Amino acid sequence: MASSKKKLQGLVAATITPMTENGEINFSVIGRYVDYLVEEQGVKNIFVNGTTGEGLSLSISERCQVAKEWVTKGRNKLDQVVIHVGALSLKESQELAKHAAEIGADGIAVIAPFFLKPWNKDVLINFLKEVAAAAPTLPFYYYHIPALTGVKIRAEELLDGIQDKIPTFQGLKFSDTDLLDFGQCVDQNRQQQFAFLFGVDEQLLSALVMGATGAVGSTYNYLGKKTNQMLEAFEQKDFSSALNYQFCIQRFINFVVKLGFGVSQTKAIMTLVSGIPMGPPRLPLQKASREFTDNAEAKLKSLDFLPFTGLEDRNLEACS
Ligand SMILES: CC(=O)N[C@@H]([C@@H](O)[C@H](O)[C@H](O)CO)[C@@H](O)CC(=O)C(=O)O
Repeated sequence: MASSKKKLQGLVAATITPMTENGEINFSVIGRYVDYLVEEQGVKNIFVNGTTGEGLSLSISERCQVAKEWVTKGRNKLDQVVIHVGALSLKESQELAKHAAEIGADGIAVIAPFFLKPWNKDVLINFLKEVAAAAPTLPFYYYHIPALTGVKIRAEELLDGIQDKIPTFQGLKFSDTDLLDFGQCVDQNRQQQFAFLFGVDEQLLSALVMGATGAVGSTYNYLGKKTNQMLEAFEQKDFSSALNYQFCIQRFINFVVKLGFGVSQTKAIMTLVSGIPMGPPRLPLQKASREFTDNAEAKLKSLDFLPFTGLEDRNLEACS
């Protein structure tokens, strides 16, 4: 059985994997990165080797080393470290799950295999069950991200009776905009104490209304503080302030989405905001352009997400 750890809730940063200019993993900045998340962003949970972390572009050995480094540097600083162990090969996924347990991670998450795909719920459950069984002491999360995996099995369907098949099942990371599916996951599992972690940062407030217990996302690396203010306002039932915070976050995300936004751009923004070099992404991704970085920087300043340096930057649309 999974250990009776505290439920995963609040913000979870989907960590970036820092790299050097020649494409190797830059382990040397991970300690600083942990401190930045905790001290500057108020984020104490992380999700390692996921989409943002380019987990599927790393070798198995690299994934193990990255996971170990985060667990080691996060000890006594972070609340929970969840490792994404999804892979196309069941054997590799099991190896990663086992490794996560050995290094003392707090949970594992798995996406649906996306090349030879499970064609129905039972097949997907069978795959997840075999991975979960490789780490029987760790809480298990299903990572639903249909736009990237192409596996469109509804999460609501998957969750029906899941704990009978996967006793360590502890929650769902839902990276999709289908709030009907998300709402039904919450509604139909009220007794289960699952963690319902939403993964579309620009829509988090809607998901909170729908019953999300937390959120995993890329923007919590650098907008964690602002998003925590939204969570607090929501908690206090100050919905007008919560909406202001969400709109403010949306203004930034909307701006970068129009320029073209993904993992490469997340790396560039995090470098700008934190001052910690995240480096380029690994192929097939391309480094964010200079033009993107300049535009993102100006927008961050105008919203007061970055201190402004000159009068020309003076913020006109800052969110309080
Ligand atoms: C497709 C994608 O990368 N989605 C992000 C979001 O945080 C996303 O960057 C954000 O909502 C902005 O669109 C996360 O759901 C991904 C994530 O949690 C991960 O890195 O595993």
